[in-house]
Amino acid sequence: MSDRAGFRDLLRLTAGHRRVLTLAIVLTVAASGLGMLQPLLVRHGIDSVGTRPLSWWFIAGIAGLFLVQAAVDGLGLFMLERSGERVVLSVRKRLIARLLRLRMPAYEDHRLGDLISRLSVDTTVLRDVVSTASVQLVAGGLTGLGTAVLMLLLDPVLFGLVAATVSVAAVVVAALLGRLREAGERTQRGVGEMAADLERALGAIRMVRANRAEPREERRIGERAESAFAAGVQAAKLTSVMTPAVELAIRGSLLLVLLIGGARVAANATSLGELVAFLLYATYLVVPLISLLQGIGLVQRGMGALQRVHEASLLPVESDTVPRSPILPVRSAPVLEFREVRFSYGKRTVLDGVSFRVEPRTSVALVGKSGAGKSTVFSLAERFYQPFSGTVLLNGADLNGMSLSDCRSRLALVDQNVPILHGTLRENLLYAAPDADAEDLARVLETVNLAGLVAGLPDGLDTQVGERGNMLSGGERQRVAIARALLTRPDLLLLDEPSAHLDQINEFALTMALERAGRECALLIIAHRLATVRRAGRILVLDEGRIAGDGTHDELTVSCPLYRRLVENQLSEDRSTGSRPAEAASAG
Ligand SMILES: Nc1ncnc2c1ncn2[C@@H]1O[C@H](COP(=O)(O)OP(=O)(O)OP(=O)(O)O)[C@@H](O)[C@H]1O
Repeated sequence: MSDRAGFRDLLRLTAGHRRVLTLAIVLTVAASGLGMLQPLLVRHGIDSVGTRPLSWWFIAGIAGLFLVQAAVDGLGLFMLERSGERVVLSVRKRLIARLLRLRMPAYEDHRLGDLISRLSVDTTVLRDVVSTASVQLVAGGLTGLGTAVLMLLLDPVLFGLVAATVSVAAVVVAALLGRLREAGERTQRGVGEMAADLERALGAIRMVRANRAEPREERRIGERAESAFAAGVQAAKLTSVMTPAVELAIRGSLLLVLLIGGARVAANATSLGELVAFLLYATYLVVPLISLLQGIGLVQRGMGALQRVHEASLLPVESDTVPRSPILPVRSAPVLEFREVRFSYGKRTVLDGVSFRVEPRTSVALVGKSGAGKSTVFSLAERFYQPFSGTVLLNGADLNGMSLSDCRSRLALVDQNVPILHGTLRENLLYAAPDADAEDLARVLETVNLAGLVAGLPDGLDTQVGERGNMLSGGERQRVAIARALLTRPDLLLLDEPSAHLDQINEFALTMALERAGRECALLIIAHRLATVRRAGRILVLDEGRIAGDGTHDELTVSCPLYRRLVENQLSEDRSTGSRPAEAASAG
């Protein structure tokens, strides 16, 4: 992105806030203008002191001017800060809406921590650009220009001296700006990578601890912090060359002004008051010029940050062009049907013509080797991905003809990774159906056999479950997730059964929960335990991208060699771990 395009994009950010922003800048500039009046008044005071004494009115006038300047300045700054926050708020809201609706592959291609850092860190830089750089540039520019004009009017010769020295510094600054922008971009990228690595480690903190990997993670994340630090130091080096260059130029010119101006006063070419006023203006010039410089530096950083925010806001989102008109279920149609569905992740074919049906209120188990594509079947039913060819139908209607919201409201998904959110048990249960009443809550808790557990908790449903639900056992988390799913009264519950062996109590509770859930809706279960497979009315065996077997346990044991192998393999594994084979076996 060129500097000009980057600057245009920064300006575009302020659309909708320009009136307030302009007023805020006007107030800040007016405050600087009032400040500039002060040397003129001082000159008047000094020059007139020989003829008559200073009046109280005069002193009160100067004091009043100070107060008004402070008030105007304060108001302007507040409005600027607020505008900066407003701009950032709208950028953040747009980005939040976008990040929650990206297409699934976008989450796989980008690191979550980096996306979060774009939303938090980069937008904060944008706020600084709006609230600080804008006034630094405008007020610095105008005040600098005004001061320069007054200096020129007061004494063109002395002004020429100051202008020549400052121009040398300006050349140094211009030469360093491009590198400052690059360093700014590297800092932002480094912070994003650090956040992504920290998210990776904290998201799997138990695994990190169990593998005693804290020092390794510390080193790895520390390295990211160091590269952000190195880029930050590089930016600091550039700034620390630029700022003193300007300061030096102005202070050097002050010395020259004193020397040459003093000689001109002695030769009666100018008055002492005029020299003092000129000197005051020359010292005042430091502030706007440094402001300008800082503003330019911040804009350079802002362009880097905006680039990152832009990249995130251009990521593809799920398109939901179909109107939200509910499609009436076709009576007697299967609740879910796959017709010759083909799907691949990139070049890798996972489903190669899969066809099956799940009839209403039936329980179907989906089994297959690891990597056979069982979870992919769920992802296509939920429309996380689009099939390459073939059709997925829900209640007899093509998924592509339904709105995403309509389609997902009829399904409930309980993933193997059971996402339980930080918050209370109640918040987790009501997540999909916020309006569900106490009776509904009691019903689903009873269904998943959690009513006893909740009754025993000191805070009942208002108990905090911890980050990712870590205050609950694995089996309890699974049942909370099933309860949450049932609260929406779905037509079909998609459940990825936990492959880890549950203890007997939890296993029994889960089996009961599934049996009761089966009375409310159809179930399609990726089954990992033989007990679940046997209880399902029908079993689908997925292999090599196709349905290799479809029938009951007894039928498949006879007709499907792969099913027999799957069952036998799992049974032998269970014997080696010493658990009860008939109940705890997994076919997945
Ligand atoms: N997002 C993805 N991008 C690329 N490949 C993927 C992705 N998700 C899954 N795969 C691959 O697709 C194949 C099917 O994966 P899937 O998760 O559907 O299998 P599964 O039968 O559910 O496996 P398991 O029983 O081990 O959970 C696997 O080989 C997997 O490596």
